[in-house]
Amino acid sequence: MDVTPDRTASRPPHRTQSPTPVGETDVIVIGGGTGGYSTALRAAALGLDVVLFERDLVGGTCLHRGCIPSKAMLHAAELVDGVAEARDRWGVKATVDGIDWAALTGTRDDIVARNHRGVEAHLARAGVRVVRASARLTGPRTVTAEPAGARTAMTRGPAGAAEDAPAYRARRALVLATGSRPRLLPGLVPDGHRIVTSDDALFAPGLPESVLVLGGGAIGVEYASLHRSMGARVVLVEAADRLLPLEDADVSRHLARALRKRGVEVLTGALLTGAETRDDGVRAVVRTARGEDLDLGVERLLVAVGRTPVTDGLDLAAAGLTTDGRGYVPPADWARLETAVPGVHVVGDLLPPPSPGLAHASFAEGLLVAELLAGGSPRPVDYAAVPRVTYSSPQTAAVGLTERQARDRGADVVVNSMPMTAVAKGMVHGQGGMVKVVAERHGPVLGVHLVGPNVSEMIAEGQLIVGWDAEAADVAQHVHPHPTLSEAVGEDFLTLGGRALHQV
Ligand SMILES: Cc1cc2nc3c(=O)[nH]c(=O)nc-3n(C[C@H](O)[C@H](O)[C@H](O)COP(=O)(O)OP(=O)(O)OC[C@H]3O[C@@H](n4cnc5c(N)ncnc54)[C@H](O)[C@@H]3O)c2cc1C
Ligand SMILES: NC(=O)c1ccc[n+]([C@@H]2O[C@H](COP(=O)([O-])OP(=O)(O)OC[C@H]3O[C@@H](n4cnc5c(N)ncnc54)[C@H](O)[C@@H]3O)[C@@H](O)[C@H]2O)c1
Repeated sequence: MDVTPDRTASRPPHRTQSPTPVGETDVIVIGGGTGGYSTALRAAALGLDVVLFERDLVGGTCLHRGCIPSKAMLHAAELVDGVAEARDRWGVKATVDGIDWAALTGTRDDIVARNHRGVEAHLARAGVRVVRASARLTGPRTVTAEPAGARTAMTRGPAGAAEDAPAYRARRALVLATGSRPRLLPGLVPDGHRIVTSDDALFAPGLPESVLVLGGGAIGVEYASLHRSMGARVVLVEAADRLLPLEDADVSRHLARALRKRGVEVLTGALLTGAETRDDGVRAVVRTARGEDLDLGVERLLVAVGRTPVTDGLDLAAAGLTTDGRGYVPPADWARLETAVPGVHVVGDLLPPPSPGLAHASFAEGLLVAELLAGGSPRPVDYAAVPRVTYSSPQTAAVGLTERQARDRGADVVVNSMPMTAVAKGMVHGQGGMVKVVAERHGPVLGVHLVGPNVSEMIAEGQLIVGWDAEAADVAQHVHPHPTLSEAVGEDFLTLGGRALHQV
């Protein structure tokens, strides 16, 4: 095997063992999604030699099937909605003549491809050795490339040459970052055409004229919103009694109202009791919260009922590891994201809650683990201050505790909410929305909850407020620019700080 030379002089030479050649490295990372590649990049930047196994494409779910393609298309959806607003509110004589699907998906795919090339180039520049194969554990620090069915190659970035199937031993640590895949329900088998998941919903040749979206979490809400903007009839079915059941109840209420106003049929507390695929679509039966059975004919059924961790083919047992009852690999030490097997760390969607299954959390986890492995003392990830955003129309964005969670913890809670339209810029946008702040009386702000246009960009302020344990009166000292939507946040804090301006 032609092994790429090591970068550090102190590194022992590669050894060859019969029958499998074994290379030595400081850190092995399995999985090149946002969790894995961020670990690899930071560890390499800190001088560690890193081997990264990826069996598909670096960038993982977020770049190729998740955050980026979906947000690209949601941006296009916003433009479509903007045409309607221009016509209906502003007298602009505009209409949507149609969607050039090839152009739309071409722009999306170009954004994904450019990002992908960027990640490849970063890894190459950092000197991370990428093994393009499925990894299987052979011990707590040893990994082999699975030859069967895998396109096995080892490169230093996009221009690297193919190599033999390698095996590696990590001197310092093994990092598991194998991510997640869509959770499936018994009897609802995706065929990529009539019954789909987020893996294929946006990659079919066009969007359907009607869709039943099963699951009102982030994916369900975003995809329902997207399909509706593009003109589809959308039925959104959520088993819990509200959309985004993990968010503040006021966020769910505002969101459901706004989606209904846009023509989405929102059914909460509802269950899919039957689904039959036909030539022209899917015949679905939904039992509503009132116990009625709705017989629905739709072109497509999109299953968005959560995600499940990926560990297949890894052979965790070989490293002395097991999954929890839900398939996650839990850390024994959350501050170090280290399992009960010393030197084996986990990042990203493979972690159970409170890790939230979000790309930006996986970046933070990757940085943390890399810095620990390089001998640093990074602060643990503050999961309570990780923002959560839904890029639907309207958007939702939140950080910290919901009102219910704050009260359940026995805090002496004060709450103030105000509509986004209480400020002039909110009226300009004309999309409604709200700001809600949950704080401890005479104590820190516990949660900030936003619904409305652009709130994905506005939550950064809330994350500093919650992350830094700021008090409402302190925040109220800070002047917000006028006229902006962020003024609604400023005004909410003015009220909570006892200095209400327009909210009297
Ligand atoms: C539709 C959708 C939209 C989303 N939107 C957002 C969003 O807007 N914002 C946000 O923060 N999050 C979003 N997410 C969540 C985000 O995508 C995930 O939290 C993130 O991708 C998790 O990263 P990861 O590195 O843990 O796993 P993944 O990205 O899943 O990467 C794991 C990688 O490991 C590889 N792998 C697995 N097993 C092996 C093996 N044995 N050997 C070698 N390689 C292996 C896989 O091929 C994969 O590339 C979205 C998810 C979806 C599905
Ligand atoms: N904007 C973002 O940050 C973003 C966008 C998309 C996905 N993600 C992440 O991806 C992951 C997966 O998202 P998701 O929306 O699939 O999962 P989720 O767990 O957030 O939501 C799934 C929803 O489906 C509902 N559900 C479960 N079983 C059901 C059934 N049989 N019938 C009807 N409803 C049912 C649940 O009550 C829940 O509300 C999450 O971690 C999410 O945070 C994030």
